[in-house]
Amino acid sequence: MSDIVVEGRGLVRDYVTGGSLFGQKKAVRALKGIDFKVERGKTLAVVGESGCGKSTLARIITLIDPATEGQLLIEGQPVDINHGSITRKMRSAVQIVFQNPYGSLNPRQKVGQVLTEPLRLQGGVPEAERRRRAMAMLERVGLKAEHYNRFPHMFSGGQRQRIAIARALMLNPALLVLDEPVSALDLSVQAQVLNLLKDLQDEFNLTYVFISHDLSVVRYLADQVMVLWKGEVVEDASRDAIFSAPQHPYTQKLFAATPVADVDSIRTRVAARAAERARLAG
Ligand SMILES: Nc1ncnc2c1ncn2[C@@H]1O[C@H](COP(=O)(O)OP(=O)(O)OP(=O)(O)O)[C@@H](O)[C@H]1O
Repeated sequence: MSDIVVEGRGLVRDYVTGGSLFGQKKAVRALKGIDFKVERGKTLAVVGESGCGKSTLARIITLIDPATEGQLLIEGQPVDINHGSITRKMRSAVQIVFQNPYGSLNPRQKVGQVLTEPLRLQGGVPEAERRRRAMAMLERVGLKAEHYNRFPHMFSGGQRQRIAIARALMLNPALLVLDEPVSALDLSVQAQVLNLLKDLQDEFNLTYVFISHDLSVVRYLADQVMVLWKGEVVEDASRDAIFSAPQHPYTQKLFAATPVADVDSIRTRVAARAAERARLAG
């Protein structure tokens, strides 16, 4: 039996704008009935041009915003954000990593506080244990336990994104929504963070919804690719099928317009990094 971690059934999202003293109210339908499913341990990439609805979908999946219509299921449980049916367990099951590692970390909080905060808010974990888990997580994402007492500004972009990933993992989520997680980073750093995401996925059997406009990164990470166009799914297929033979004219156009030469360079960097790790491990 397949084990579906997140499922959308007919998700619609309207934004109502205007409506000031003389302004007319206007509704924008950002999502027009989206269906998708992601199995445990797999990665669904969501691609499409700016404005197609990717961030709107990310906000619905991470329980930040409600869908106007349709149903979201997390680990088989229907979620209704408007009617308070969201349990603490559901909230901790889904975490998000944003594009901008500079903006997503509070500059006034030390890394230790950033990481222990979710556990503190959840309750039930003594302070010493929170600290121990945060230090272990820092090491797991390639940082050091002594970084616990430093502030975010003391880290590079790649290191900050590692901190954001560590924070997202503190509550043992089943699902991570990765909203352009490497697009603000230098190419060589991108490869390292992508490697980390792959390793963590294998280790914790994580499910990813990966929002990206970068097809070379999508090709490296995704199992399944969903193409959005003006709030609709125009294609949803396995990574290999979509890259070898995109079916929908929009997908063909999108893929043709995007240089995928970078795929090989990312692969080369990733392979070099894996060889380096193996060498260091003896
Ligand atoms: N808060 C909002 N109020 C009104 N309209 C919005 C709001 N957020 C998004 N929209 C509109 O909904 C549509 C989808 O936007 P969304 O941000 O989800 O797209 P996107 O694919 O993530 O784009 P980008 O890649 O530029 O972030 C767009 O037409 C956008 O203008």
